[in-house]
Amino acid sequence: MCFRRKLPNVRAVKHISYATLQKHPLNYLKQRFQSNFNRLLKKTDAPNSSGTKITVAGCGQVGITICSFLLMRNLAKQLVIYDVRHDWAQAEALDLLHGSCFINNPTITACNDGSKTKDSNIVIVTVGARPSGKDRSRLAIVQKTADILKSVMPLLVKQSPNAVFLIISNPADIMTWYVQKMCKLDKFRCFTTGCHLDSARFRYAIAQRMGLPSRSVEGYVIGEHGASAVPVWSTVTVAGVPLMRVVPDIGGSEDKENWTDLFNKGVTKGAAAVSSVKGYTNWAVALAAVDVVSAILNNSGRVMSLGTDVCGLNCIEDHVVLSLPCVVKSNGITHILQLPLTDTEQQQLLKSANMLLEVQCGLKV
Ligand SMILES: NC(=O)C1=CN([C@@H]2O[C@H](COP(=O)(O)OP(=O)(O)OC[C@H]3O[C@@H](n4cnc5c(N)ncnc54)[C@H](O)[C@@H]3O)[C@@H](O)[C@H]2O)C=CC1
Ligand SMILES: CC(=O)C(=O)O
Repeated sequence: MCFRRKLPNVRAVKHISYATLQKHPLNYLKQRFQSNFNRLLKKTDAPNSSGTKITVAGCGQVGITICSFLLMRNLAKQLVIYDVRHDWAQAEALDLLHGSCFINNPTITACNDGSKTKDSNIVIVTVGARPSGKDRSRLAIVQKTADILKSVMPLLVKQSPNAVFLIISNPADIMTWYVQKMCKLDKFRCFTTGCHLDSARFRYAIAQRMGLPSRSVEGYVIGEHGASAVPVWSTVTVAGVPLMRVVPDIGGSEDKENWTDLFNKGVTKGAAAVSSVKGYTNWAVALAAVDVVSAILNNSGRVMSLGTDVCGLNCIEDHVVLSLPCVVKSNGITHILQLPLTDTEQQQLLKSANMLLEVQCGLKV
């Protein structure tokens, strides 16, 4: 093999004897490469821009799906996975890192003590219990998730006091109220994806009935992310045409096409249709969460149905968290829209608020 003979200037290389080189030509290449590389990489005084740092707390099904979408959409330059199961979080981080060459060279780390989450721009919270049982009620796990958040949130807030906090853990509205209160976080930078997901399911259900893609349908669901969510039929447009012009009594008692049934099956029972088989839902919520992150990072001003404290809006007089259309920019929510609701919609919203208030009052904090 003529490999050794091809080596240039062999004797000029210090630190390596000719004998060693003859034995290990790869050592030569390594030394040579490193010195050339160091010569090429001259450190400059330019500030080192580390890019957006996002912490995902909880690396169960929802958390890890969010991580993968964040990376695929190139939204996080630094991603920290926080979970009480340290080995698991580390293994998930390593699995993602193994695919680094297919994404944009992010830094991905894992921890179980919050240290690595320091100075995150956005913290996405998915730690908690899952709804189970026949009705898969989100409200049934309220105390369990609150107890977990009590041990986790102060630490995360202390590490990243200026972050935007996006709460996913269920029941998401009450957990957001609890975190806002416990950690004294501003309602504009601590909120939940809330009915952004319900609105997506709503658009999908309507689009399916019409034989159109979801993106041809606009419309909001407001109120609780759960059983008392309110479809705002007056906001629904299909290809720009208000659905109410075509079906004037849509969602009402005279609605012969039974759109309320479509809402119940597709939205309020939408999650259960998936989780009664899989045991959980993960894809749609992760897409919704990452859509919110993208709206924040792009300072987009997009309007999304997100959950935050709505005291003083739409006749709600108590501090409850529920979803209304919100304008999203880089610091979080900048405006909350008061929708002109029909009497039925307004009553349904107040019912949703009262129900959440009742559960909030029963929470042992
Ligand atoms: N808001 C929404 O639209 C949706 C909310 N969810 C909720 O998201 C949450 C997560 O769901 P999954 O990922 O399916 O659950 P999961 O059980 O797969 O994951 C939960 C993770 O939290 C971690 N965890 C538990 N206690 C912890 C602690 N003290 N400190 C740090 N980590 C801890 C667990 O180790 C686990 O990795 C649930 O509350 C679920 O109901 C799920 C789907 C939609
Ligand atoms: C579990 C849940 O909250 C959802 O998929 O909507």
